[in-house]
Amino acid sequence: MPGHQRETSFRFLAQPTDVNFGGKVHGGMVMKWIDQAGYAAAVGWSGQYCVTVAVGGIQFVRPIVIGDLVTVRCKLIRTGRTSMHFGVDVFERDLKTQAETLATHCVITFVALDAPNGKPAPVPPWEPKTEEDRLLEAYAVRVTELTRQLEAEIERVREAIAPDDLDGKAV
Ligand SMILES: CCCCCCCCCCCCCCCC(=O)SCCNC(=O)CCNC(=O)[C@H](O)C(C)(C)COP(=O)(O)OP(=O)(O)OC[C@H]1O[C@@H](n2cnc3c(N)ncnc32)[C@H](O)[C@@H]1OP(=O)(O)O
Repeated sequence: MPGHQRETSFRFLAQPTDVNFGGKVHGGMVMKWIDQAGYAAAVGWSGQYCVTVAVGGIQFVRPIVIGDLVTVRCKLIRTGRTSMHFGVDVFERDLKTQAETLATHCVITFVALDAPNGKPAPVPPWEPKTEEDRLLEAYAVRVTELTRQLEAEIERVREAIAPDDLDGKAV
């Protein structure tokens, strides 16, 4: 039922096909897992098709190796009119020692659409209830602000170097 499931977790083993030459899971693979778990969380909350619109503050804190038990935990920390913001923690557990550590963290934002190629659609609102909820909501707002500042900076640099591209001096 939309508007009820605040947390979604995926759990699986890191496989040989997930790792790079150094034996560590690719950062891109971790981002794919985050995207998939976030997608499940966003569709679960909104009851609609959703697309990823931004990922902020991603940090690869610890490596994940083959055979580790991976947990991708998504927690809804803010809703806008059509957007949902999830705090995501990726944990790796060495099954031999049972020691679990945080491997990756980020905030991922999804927007619900009224159809797969449609327009942004309203989502059920989430209201913070505890002090921790309020802190997490403020954190999501701040991460979005910083992401937008980064986008503005990228746009500024792109415009500054565009004349060369237009002259055919760079590709
Ligand atoms: C039936 C078929 C089933 C298929 C089942 C297949 C399943 C298989 C497995 C799937 C596995 C995983 C899949 C993952 C999902 C993809 O990976 S989707 C692919 C990657 N994402 C995309 O292609 C999205 C591209 N972006 C867009 O199309 C447009 O930017 C969007 C998302 C439609 C938004 O358009 P827009 O014109 O910016 O709309 P606008 O009304 O201005 O903003 C909408 C909301 O976005 C927010 N927003 C916009 N930019 C940002 C930003 N940078 N930061 C934060 N918020 C932002 C706005 O603040 C606004 O929020 P609210 O204030 O309404 O809450």
